[in-house]
Amino acid sequence: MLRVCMAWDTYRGVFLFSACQIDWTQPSLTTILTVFSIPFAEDFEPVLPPIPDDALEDEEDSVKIVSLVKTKEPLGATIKRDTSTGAIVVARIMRGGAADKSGLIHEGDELKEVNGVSLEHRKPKEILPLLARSKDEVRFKIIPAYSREEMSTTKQKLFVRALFDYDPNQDPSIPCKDAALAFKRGDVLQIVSMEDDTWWQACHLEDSNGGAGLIPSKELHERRVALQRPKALFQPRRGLCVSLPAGLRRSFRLGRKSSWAKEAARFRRWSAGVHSSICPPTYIKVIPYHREPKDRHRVVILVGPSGVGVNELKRRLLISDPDRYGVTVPHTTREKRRQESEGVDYHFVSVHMFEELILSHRFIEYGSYRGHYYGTSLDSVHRVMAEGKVCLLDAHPSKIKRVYTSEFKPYVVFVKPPRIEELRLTRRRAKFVRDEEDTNQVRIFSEADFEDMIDLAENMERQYGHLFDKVIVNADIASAFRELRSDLEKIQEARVQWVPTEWSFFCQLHAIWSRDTNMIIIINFS
Ligand SMILES: Nc1ncnc2c1ncn2[C@@H]1O[C@H](COP(=O)(O)OP(=O)(O)OP(=O)(O)O)[C@@H](O)[C@H]1O
Repeated sequence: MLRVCMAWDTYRGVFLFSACQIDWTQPSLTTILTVFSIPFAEDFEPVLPPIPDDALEDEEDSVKIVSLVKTKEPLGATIKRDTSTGAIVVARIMRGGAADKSGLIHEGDELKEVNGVSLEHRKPKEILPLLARSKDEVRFKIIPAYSREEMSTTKQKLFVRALFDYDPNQDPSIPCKDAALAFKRGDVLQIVSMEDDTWWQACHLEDSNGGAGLIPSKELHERRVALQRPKALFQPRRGLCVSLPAGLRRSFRLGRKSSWAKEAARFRRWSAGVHSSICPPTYIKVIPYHREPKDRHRVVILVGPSGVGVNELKRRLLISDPDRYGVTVPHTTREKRRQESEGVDYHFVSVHMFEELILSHRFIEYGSYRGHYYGTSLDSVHRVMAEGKVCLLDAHPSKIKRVYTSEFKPYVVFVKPPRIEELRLTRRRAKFVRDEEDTNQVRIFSEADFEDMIDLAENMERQYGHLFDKVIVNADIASAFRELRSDLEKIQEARVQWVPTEWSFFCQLHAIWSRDTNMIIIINFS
């Protein structure tokens, strides 16, 4: 059988025809290839001019002549001088720009001539006037670096959520400010090129058809963060080391403030600074989640250093819309007090039952205080969700992993203290009512509390920042609350939300061994 294949040779600007003889009778296919080329005569944009006679002589067969029609659109390429060879090479092709759309110029290509002018011994800045002088078209003589196949393998759709703010105007090492892309923490970006280890190319989600811009690669940002590693990590902390597990939140009741809770919070400060791994937040891979009206609300987890205002914000949310928001009822092994009700203030259970729940991994977090257990169970979260409410949880970030699943799809809000001057100002003049039990009780902060709060917030953000969907700075409480409420309303109403790639399997298969039937039952739920 004779087959004829046609392929476009970008290096020469010609079509290649190959005749292929296949012998089907052999167990292994043998092919005989004959290749011949025909110059392609029809008009295309960009125009491919005839190959000059001398071109192939001096540069062997690797030279390429590319002619681009000049428009108002910038070329979308940057050049640099290769320090070892002195050659002028294409440093970067901006995705979506004229050079990229032409498909004829690639990163690493060596530029030999522009409009017939040799670039030998020229500096990059001397080349710009040559480009500016050309009228209708710019003609490049190029020695290509990559084959087409190599380039196409890297073109995949990848979305990330940025976990830091980036302003190119504040970045002295950006190769070209005009070609950079500014972004804010929380923005979803489409990464269009990761070919360069230092500078990736990306575009904003709403602008994915436009041109791309340069952003620092994950590696570059991590290196930068490592270089400014804060002193706080190496400083011994004040604080009490009590026998409570890391992650135990100060109280399992809304707004409760007791001495055991304060000790637990202090312990968290210590543990968070010592035990957790360092992983500076850069980008997190995300996928779109199309929320259906029947879907349960995402759990909202508020995290922050002790005293920052997590409970105050939670309390305000509950009061503002009790039909929309709900909180979990914790378990405890202590005696019920006169004014307390079962299932409202706590689930009062025996030590035996509590330990059963621990063994069956039913707690998000638990701990003991003055000989009594306290804990927040997964079932209590399910109960709030089943009521059709947004479940508000507060937990230490180290405990988020337990609910960081497609089942709960948590939206994590980090409540951050403002600068210390503002912290002093706002906290000292505040007079907040806690709850019925603590009527008119105002928490008095010392200077050391403020410093601890800021240190702990920095550590939390550094270690767990990759889990945070939103950061709210709690300076003025009214503004912080307004921002939080409007953000939560937005995410609960949005049809498309961006969630971590690790939740991509919304349908999970759970295998349970049934003792009665001696069978494995597969349950599929989303
Ligand atoms: N922005 C603010 N301005 C002034 N006071 C505030 C502000 N935010 C919170 N507070 C007050 O600070 C105190 C601590 O707040 P809250 O109890 O909410 O902190 P928390 O983060 O829950 O800490 P903990 O876990 O230790 O209870 C409360 O008296 C609260 O009213």
